[in-house]
Parts: sequence; structure tokens; C-alpha cells
Amino acid sequence: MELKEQYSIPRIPAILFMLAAILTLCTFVIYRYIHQDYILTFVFGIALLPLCITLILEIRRKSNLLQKQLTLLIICGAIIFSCYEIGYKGLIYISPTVFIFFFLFNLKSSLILSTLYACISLVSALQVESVELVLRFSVATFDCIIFAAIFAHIVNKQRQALVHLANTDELTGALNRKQLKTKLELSVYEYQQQQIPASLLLIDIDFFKMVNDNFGHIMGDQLLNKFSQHIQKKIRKDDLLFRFGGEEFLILLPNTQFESAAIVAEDLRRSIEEQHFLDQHPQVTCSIGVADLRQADTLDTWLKTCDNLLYTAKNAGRNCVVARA
Ligand SMILES: Nc1nc2c(ncn2[C@@H]2O[C@H](COP(=O)(O)OP(=O)(O)OP(=O)(O)O)[C@@H](O)[C@H]2O)c(=O)[nH]1
Repeated sequence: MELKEQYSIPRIPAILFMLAAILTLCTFVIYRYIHQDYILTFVFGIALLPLCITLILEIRRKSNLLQKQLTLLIICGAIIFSCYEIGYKGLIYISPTVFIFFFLFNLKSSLILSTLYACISLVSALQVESVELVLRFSVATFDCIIFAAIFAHIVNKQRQALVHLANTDELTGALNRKQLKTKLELSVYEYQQQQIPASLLLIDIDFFKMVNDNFGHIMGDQLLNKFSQHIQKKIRKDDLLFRFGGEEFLILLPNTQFESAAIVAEDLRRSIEEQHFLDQHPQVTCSIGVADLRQADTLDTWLKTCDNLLYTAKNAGRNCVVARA
């Protein structure tokens, strides 16, 4: 399952919700028609149209967010008009509709749009209703908006935490293997389509087993964590750090040619050599393989090349960088 940071209504509940809305609107249109209120019949008939189209597209998995947003705005327009025409009978539909804003827009836009929508509807209702009644509806409506905003905020925060948990390695905070596949595949695609360069740095801590053996696994874990934090501080905002395996890390350098990648790798190697990670184990070094992306590369061959270069660096005595010629 793909987790997105912004909440969206899953397909089946969205279809059921639209069916319920169509049923409500149809009943309203028939009722208004029977009462010979042809203007409202026409306005809600018009609002039904985009809703039916959205439902059909959703069933065929072809609807998009913008189209759903427009449908909501058209329905809100019809409800505002009904508030102007029939007062409280229109006002009762504001509360359920304000909630939908929070599913289709981000929090800030939802707050602005739903408040604007509520204000226009309430002022419109003043044409046919008493101030007292409109005030009562105002309290209920703004309570709904506040509640929906708090709810949306909590859900989004929890969702972001979930996305973070699903995508990162708990010990080091680096991105995990699942993310690695997704991001690297995208880089390979962008290179093949638009020649956007990218490079990989595969980094392995030298003699890491000795840290575990001499000082215990907890100290080994601490080193992995500090090592990862150090790299995070050194790389650019757009560069991505992944935990590749036990004490192996991979850095994806987007928009980076071979020469620059080799310089970054050498800077990093030197900074790690100079860094004091653990009191008990003063010097930590690493070996790095550097491979830029080339035309014939697939995700697997790119990674394999990097792995071979790292192996060469290890065989060359460690604490060095080996880049693809
Ligand atoms: N503490 C800790 N150790 C780990 C973790 N994952 C893997 N390791 C250990 O990392 C060590 C890797 O050892 P080796 O593959 O022999 O590599 P090395 O000792 O770094 O030697 P070279 O890579 O050849 O320089 C093993 O002892 C693993 O048990 C982890 O999450 N925490």
C-alpha cells in the first residue's frame, strides 16, 4: 500500500459517499419540482451533473483531485443559492459539506474555503431568516469547521509519522530499502528520458565488526547512528541517504556528474576520518565506491557497479574512494 502524506478518501467510501449525495440531491430536485420551484430544481439539477460524472470516473478509476474539488465548489454554489431562496432548509446542508473540504484540500485552503463558504451561505440566509436563527446556525457551522480542522490536523500528523516510520530505518534515520528502489528507479527513468545525470556513493565502515566485537552491539549501534547523522549533515538537501545493509550506506546524488560525485565522496571520506565518533574507538574510516549513471545502466547494473567499486576500495587497503573510470 502506498502511503501519501496528505489524507484522501479511499475509493470505495468515496463511491458510497457520492451515491448518497446523488440520492439526496435527486430527492431534493424531485421535491422542488413537485412544489413548482423550477429555479431550485434547475440549480440542483446542474449541480447533480458534475457529481454523476465524478462518480462514473471514480468507478472507472479515472477521476482526479482537481475535478473532485470543482464538483464540491459547484455543489456549494448551489447550496449558497438555496440558502438565499429557502433559508434554513438550505442552511442545514452547510455542516455536512464543510467536512468534505478537509478531505479534498490541504488544511489551510480547507479552512479558508469552508469559512468563506459558511459566511456567504449564512449572510445569504439573512434574506429570508431572522438574525437569531442565522446566529444559531452560525455557531453550529463554525463548531463543525473547528472540529473538522482539528480532526484533519491530527489525522495528517499521524499520517506523516506513519509515512516516516514506513520509509526510514529506525536505528539510523536513513531511508530504507523500499525507498531506495523507488528513488533509484526514478533516477534511472529520468536519465533515460531526459538525460538528467545522477551518481551513487556506496559507503561501508571499515572493520566495523571489530567495534561490535570489542565494545558490544550497543556501541556498534551508536556508531551507526552517529555515522548516519554525520553524513546527513554533510550532504545537500536534495541528496538522499539510504541504509543499504548492516554497516553500508548509499547516497544518491541527483543532478550530479561523475567528477563532482568523486569530489563529494573524497570530502566525505576525509571528514569521516577526522570525525571523533566514539570515545572508546577514536578513529573510524570508510571505503566508498562511486558510480555515475550511464546510458546502458539499469537499476541493478548501476548498483552492481557501485558494489564492485566498493569491493575494489576494500581490496585496495580501505579508507579510500574508488570511482568508475
Ligand atoms: N551493532 C550492529 N552491528 C551490525 C548491524 N548490522 C550489521 N552489523 C554487524 O556489522 C558487521 C559487519 O562485518 P563485516 O561484513 O565482516 O565487515 P567489517 O568488519 O566492517 O569489515 P570490512 O567491511 O571488510 O572492512 C557484522 O559483525 C554484523 O553483525 C547493526 O544494525 N548493528
